[in-house]
Formats: sequence, C-alpha cells, structure tokens
Amino acid sequence: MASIHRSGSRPQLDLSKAAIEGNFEEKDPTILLPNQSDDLSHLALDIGGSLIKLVYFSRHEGQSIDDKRKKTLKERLGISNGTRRSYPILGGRLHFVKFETTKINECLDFIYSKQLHRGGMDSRLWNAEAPANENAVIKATGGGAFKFTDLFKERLGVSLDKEDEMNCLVAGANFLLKAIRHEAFTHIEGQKEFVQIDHNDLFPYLLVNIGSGVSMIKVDGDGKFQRVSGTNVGGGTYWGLGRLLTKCKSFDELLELSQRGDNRTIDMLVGDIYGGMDYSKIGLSASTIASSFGKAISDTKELEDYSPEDISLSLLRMISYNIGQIAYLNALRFGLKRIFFGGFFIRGHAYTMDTISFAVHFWSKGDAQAMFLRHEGFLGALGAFMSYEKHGLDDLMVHQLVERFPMGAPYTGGKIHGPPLGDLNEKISWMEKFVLKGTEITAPVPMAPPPGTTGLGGFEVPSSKGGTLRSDASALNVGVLHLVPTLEVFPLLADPKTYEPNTIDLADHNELEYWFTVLSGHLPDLVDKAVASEGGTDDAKRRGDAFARAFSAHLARLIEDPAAYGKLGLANLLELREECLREFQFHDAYRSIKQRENEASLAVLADLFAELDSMSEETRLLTLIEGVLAANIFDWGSRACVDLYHKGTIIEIYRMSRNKMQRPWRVDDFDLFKDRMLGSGDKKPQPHKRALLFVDNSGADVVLGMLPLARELLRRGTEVVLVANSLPALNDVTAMELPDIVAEAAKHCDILRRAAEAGSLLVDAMINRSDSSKENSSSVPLMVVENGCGSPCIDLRQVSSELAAAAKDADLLVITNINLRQMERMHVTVTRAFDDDVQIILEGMGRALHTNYNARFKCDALKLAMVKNQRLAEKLIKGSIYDCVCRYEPAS
Ligand SMILES: Nc1ncnc2c1ncn2[C@@H]1O[C@H](COP(=O)(O)OP(=O)(O)O)[C@@H](O)[C@H]1O
Ligand SMILES: CC(C)(COP(=O)(O)O)[C@@H](O)C(=O)NCCC(=O)O
Ligand SMILES: [Mn+2]
Repeated sequence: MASIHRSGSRPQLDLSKAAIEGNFEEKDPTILLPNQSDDLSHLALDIGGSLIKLVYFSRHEGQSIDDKRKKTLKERLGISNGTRRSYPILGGRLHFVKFETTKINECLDFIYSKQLHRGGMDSRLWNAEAPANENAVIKATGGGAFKFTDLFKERLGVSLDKEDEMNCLVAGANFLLKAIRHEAFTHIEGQKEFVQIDHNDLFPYLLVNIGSGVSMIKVDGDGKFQRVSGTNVGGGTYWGLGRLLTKCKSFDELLELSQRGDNRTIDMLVGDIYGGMDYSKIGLSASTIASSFGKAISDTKELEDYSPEDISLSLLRMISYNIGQIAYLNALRFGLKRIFFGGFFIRGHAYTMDTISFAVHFWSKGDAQAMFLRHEGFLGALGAFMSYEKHGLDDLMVHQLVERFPMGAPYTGGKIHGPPLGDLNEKISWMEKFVLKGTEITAPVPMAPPPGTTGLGGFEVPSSKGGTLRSDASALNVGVLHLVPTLEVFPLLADPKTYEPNTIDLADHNELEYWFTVLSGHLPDLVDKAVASEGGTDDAKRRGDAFARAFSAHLARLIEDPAAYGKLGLANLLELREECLREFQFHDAYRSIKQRENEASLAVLADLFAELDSMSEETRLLTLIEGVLAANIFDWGSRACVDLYHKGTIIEIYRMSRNKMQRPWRVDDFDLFKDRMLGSGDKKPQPHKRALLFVDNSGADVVLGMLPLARELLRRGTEVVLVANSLPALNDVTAMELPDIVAEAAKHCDILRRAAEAGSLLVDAMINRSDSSKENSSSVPLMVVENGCGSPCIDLRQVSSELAAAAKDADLLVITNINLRQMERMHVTVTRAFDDDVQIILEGMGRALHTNYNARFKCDALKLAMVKNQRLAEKLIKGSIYDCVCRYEPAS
C-alpha cells in the first residue's frame, strides 16, 4: 500500500513501511501516524522566556508477527483486511523534555543527537552525515519561535513554523483533559486528588498558565477561547527576584530554600499592625499577611539580615497568592467555576499548589476550584505538536494512551541538563550515578496547616519534613505517553465509565505500605531470576542491579508521593515492574521456569485426561473446576506459593491441592453453574457459542487447569478462545507460547487436536494437510488471542483489538486465572451488556476477588479463585489462605 486518504481535508500519507493492522468497521477511525516520512516532523517546541519545552514522537518497534495463524484468526474474528475498512495503524510514543532557554545549545544538541529535526525518530535509521532535509519544518510556539528562527536554520537547517502561543496552550490543555485519565487534580493542604473530568462538561474553564509571565484564558471549547487577562508577576518574577535576593544558583535551590523558611520575619502580618489581634470584623486573622515584605521597611535591617529561606518563602507566597487572587477575579468576572493552573512555575511543588488553592478557595468562598495539571508546563508544546495536520493525535481516545515511566531515561519528562542517553550502557551508568545520589530522592513534602488558624495566610510555615526538594521531581512526574491505536475498550464491559481496574485502594497508606513491602521482598528473587534468564553473565548482573535500583527508586518515589504518576493502583505498580525489567532488556525473566513447568505439566496431561474421561459428566465438571482452582496455586507472584514449590513436584502439588478442595468452598455456587452447563432434569441447555478463557500462569495453571476446561467446553460444542498476555510478565503464559503448548497437548487428545486444527493453531499440521481439511473439520475451533498487555494485571479498558473482536461473538467469558496472583492484588470489574445466556467465568484472585467480586453482570458470571494471600482472604472473604471461591451469578 503506497498511500491512503484519511479524510478529504488531510494530505496524502506515505505508508510504505507501515505495519498495517486490520480493524473493523464499527470502530471510529483511529489515528494515522505515518511512517518515517521526510515531510513529517515528529517534534514540536515551545520556547518560552525561561524554558524550552519539547514534545517529540517516537515510533513503536513493530512486534506484531503476521503469521498464518494470525491471518486465519483475523478472518475468523472478522478482522480481515480485504472485506472491511481498514486503517493503517502505527503506535508510537510521546516524550516530554525541557531545557533552560539560556541553554538553547544543549537543546539543539539534543535535537541533533536524536535526529528529531529530520522527522525520523530512530537515529539508527538515519545517517547522521546525510544532508538535512531542506524543507524540514518544525512546529514551534512561544516567543523563542520568533527569536531563535535563524539559530535553528543555521544549526539544524530547519525552519520553525510558528504557532500562536495561546492557541497552543488551549489545544494542549484540551487534549490532556480529554485524553489523559489522571491529568487534573486538586491540591489542598498537602492532599492531591485526581479529578475525573466529564468530557461533555469540560467547558467553560479558566486556564492560567504561569510561565515567566502569566496568561489567563477563558476556554469555551476546542479552539474557542479568549485571553482575558494576565499578569507580569509570574514565574520569572519569583525566580528573578529570588535569585537577586538570595544568590541562589537554580530555581530548584530557591524553591528548596522556601521549604525551610519562615515568612513572618519579613512579611508584615495583620497581627503586627493590630498589636497581635485579629481584625475579625473584616475576617482577617492575626496571622494573615497584611503586606508581603512589609517588615523589610525597617531601617535597621539590610538584606543580609534576612535569611534567604525566609525571603524565598515570602516571595513564593506573595506571587502565588497574587496569581490565585487575580485568577479568582477573572473566574468571577466570567462566572467560571473551574480554574486550571499550568506552567512550570508550579513545578509539582506542594506548597505552591496549596497556596494557590488556598487563595482561590478563600476569595471565592469555596465557589471556584483550583486544579493543576500533571503535564503542567507542556501545554504549549503539546499544542504545537497537535497543530501538525497529519498525526491525528486529536482523534486519540483515552484508552489508546498508556503512560509509562521509564527510569533509565533521565531526560524524560523534563531533565534539563546532560546529554541524551544513547544506549543501554549509558542508561545503566546513569542509574548507578542516580543511586549514588540516592539520598536525595525525597519527594516534595505535603504541608499540613497548623490547626485552628483562620483567614488568608492561615497556614503559617510549610511544615516541611526534610528541607530538601526532590532533586528533579518533575523528571519523574511525567512519563512517556505510549500511543497504541490498536487498543480498545473491552466490549463486554457493561459500564466502562465506572470501571476501575484497581480495587485495592492504595490511597490507604497501610495498603500501600503492605504492597510495597511485598514488592520489595520479591525483588532479590526476581533479580536472581532475571539475571539467570540472561545466562548470569557479568553484563546481566550489571543490568539486574540497575533494574533493582531503578525499580526501588520508583518505589521510593511512590511511597512518598503515591499520586506522582497519576492515580496509583496495584495494577500500575505491577506493570511498572515489568516495564522496568524490559527497560533493562530482561525480556522474559521466567523463561526457563516457564518451560520447565510446562514440560512437567504436559508430561502428566495424558494421565489427567484419562482420569477425567473415566468420570461421569457431573463428576468431571466438578473435577475440572477443582482443577482450575487447584492449578491456580502455581503462582510465582505469591510468596506462599513460591514456598510451596520447594516442597513437591507439580503433579503432587496439583493432586494434593485438588484433593484438599473439599466442598463447600468458602463461596460455593457450583451447583448453580452445573445446572446451567448440564441442565437439571430432562432439560438439556444449549451450549455456549464461544467462551473466552483468560489464562494466567504457565505450567500447571494453564496445562492442568485451563486446558482441560477448554477441552470440556470444546467437547460440548463451544468455541474456545484462550486469551493470554502479549508480553511476558512474571510466569504468565504468553499468546506467543500458547500454540506450542496446545500442539503438545493435542498429541494426547483428539478433541484438542481437531479444535486446534480448526482454529489454525497447528500450523505445522496445516502445512502437511490439504487446505480443505479445515473445512472438513467437524470441530468447533480453539483459538488464541493476545490481550494487549504485558503485565500480570489487565486493565479491561485497554485490550488488544484481537481480543475485542473475539469478544464480539462470545457468550461465555471464563476469566480464568488472569491471575490468581492478580486476585491477590487487583480488582477487575468486568461487567457487560450482552445476551441473556451469556456467561462470564472469572478465575483468579485479581479478576474474581479484588475487582469483580462484587461486580454485577448482565450475563451469567462464574468467578473462580483460590486466595493465596492471608491478608486478602481475611479482608475479602473472611476466610484464610488457600480458601476457594466459586461464585456463580446467573444473568439477572
Ligand atoms: N529548572 C527551572 N529553571 C528555570 N525556571 C524554572 C525551572 N523550573 C521551574 N521554573 C519556573 O518556571 C517558570 C517558567 O515556566 P514555563 O511555563 O516554562 O514558562 P516560559 O514559557 O515562560 O518559559 C520559570 O520562570 C520559573 O519560575
Ligand atoms: C508574554 C507571554 C505570553 C509569554 O509567555 P511565557 O514565555 O511567559 O510563557 C507571558 O509572559 C504573559 O502573558 N505575560 C503577562 C503579560 C500581562 O498580561 O501582563
Ligand atoms: Mn510559556
């Protein structure tokens, strides 16, 4: 395919190298992110009075394999390219970086070293010596777009295409507020709380961008806005005046000083004027600042007599209050209730935000709300990026964005100094250095107001714990935005809007501490495994070390400021760990363990099948469910289970575990489920048409637990789709690994073999047979699809298009073991609107307990789980470890 028209108004795109994925017509067209095309720049700039902000795009490395199995699968699932509309889909990543404007040369070096000005993201694909594209154009906004035009032309040979700054601020803010789930938050008295903004109820709002100066913009819609005010007292004022008065060398140093300051030595308070009394008649407490810097009128004191700490705090409060007050007045002027504050003056700094919030709340008497944005200073740059016609970013939906927080990339999210990290080795060195300075890793400290104070200035001094500002907090606040156009909301969710993958509330500090202890405890073992998986070489050890440091640093950061990366859930934490492993090129830490367990389990599978086949239908069904529960015990994510491993062979543990499963289970609706499957009396129920089985762990869990259940469903005429991870995570089986496992199992079983053939899983077998064998097959198919994620948890708002397609015809959802492990740790709320005979089976702790346990479905639902965590057992089912849950909820 050479080119495609996206819509009449958009230019033609070169898709020559695009990995084209099919999609189905019901979906809105997703995005076009064209292949390395010379005329498409992937970089946009906002060059402000103080800082240069860069937003740049990098392509995803294609991972998709388009083998025969996939093709057949696509046909079967109705996502073939031929008959349906298809969209070329390219994923990519958005990176956020900033530099000081005075260090524009560093910025130019950065752009050059990454070859961002050539429109290509991967510098390896480009010959750095090749002449730059004469016509290359980069979108840029901010005053520097004008000021530095010639410099960019000279140094990089590119032209800056100037975009209006206000336009960009608004476009950036609107994009973030619509596309990023946890973007906006309130910050009151040290408490950060994310605000879910209803897209249909976003406008109007007041946008206050606190850069060097301050712009206030009334926003009424996309591209509909008016700059209603501004103030020259802004971030530049704080930094500039502060530098003069304190001799600070950096903005952060100045901010850090403020944390140890006491402004009362320099500000004139109401009490100073009123002899220590409140001026209560007009609502001013004695502690209210009557006049910022007012005490400095004293003719007995000079600048040296004031501490830099006090000066900094006084200045910070003066400017923050002033901006808060003007913002409020403008909100009042236009009847706006919501004020979003952006710009790098805020710098994720708790006290600054608290002060602004206080001012807005105080003056508006609680009527207006101050909110802050996680990408605070990048609004303009994002807006400039959005202004490229062809990226289609504005069409992206929340579910197509995944934010990740790489650690080895210090420039990500705003590190201002230092060269870019070119390769893994540099990343590791950087980690080593980072951790040498590790004592500095302390988060901004929430400030608690002293009780009982009233009025503006009601909190006296920041009750700072440490006095050190996180050395580069913003570098870790903003992640890399992964654009994955193929992701979709799982169509079987009844109410995606209220769906929340995480049930464990990590906002509860006890909960957070518990899970952090668990994860830290796991770390040495995980590093050992990871290093062993790479041959235990010195290189692997060094990478393992770097990984451990990176992940620990993330944990340290998050324990201090759990909301640093957006709303934190267990699922995010577990995914972070996997991403961290991948970042240090541990692609599959459990590879050999998985192999060994698969082999051990496959070796006894024939026996198990024989045993099952000798049973009556009813006993068999019970044994199968017991088997799923029993096999779910093989969970490397659970400490209790890891201990068990050392005590027996797979089949021993499996049998023992199954035998121990005396009914009634802790929650036991098996009889109800059985009636739906086998009927009662003479009534023989219709089998389900298609079952989705979410598989979890490798080894016994999938082989001795899920495969036999799949086989039973197939035998009863139900199509079975095994849903597995796209990328490795812990010992989870992946979609790539499953066909081989199935092929091996099929050697022992005709049902599986025919079904696997019908589902094109047995590629080798297919090659040997004539094409007609597929049609002749009398079996319903067994298929494998990937779920789109590489984490032990799954967020059903973001699944692969393959899975979404498979779900369309499914009327039985066996969410099995997506994790026992997960059941320990997360809640997946699966709810769905579907036909009445639809059935959902949820297995695993994550899916069936933490999340879905209380979820209601419009269809039958079976939730299966063994609880492998004492704490969870007590909390959720008032039981104890290894208790089982078989909860069946027929469609209401
Ligand atoms: N590392 C930093 N260096 C300089 N200023 C910073 C830094 N971090 C935060 N700031 C604050 O952010 C302001 C710049 O914010 P920004 O939104 O980038 O504005 P501009 O577009 O004018 O550069 C500075 O005036 C200062 O108050
Ligand atoms: C001139 C500016 C738009 C430049 O943007 P900045 O570099 O500060 O982000 C801004 O500094 C500003 O709005 N200043 C306030 C001018 C006033 O309304 O008083
Ligand atoms: Mn700016």
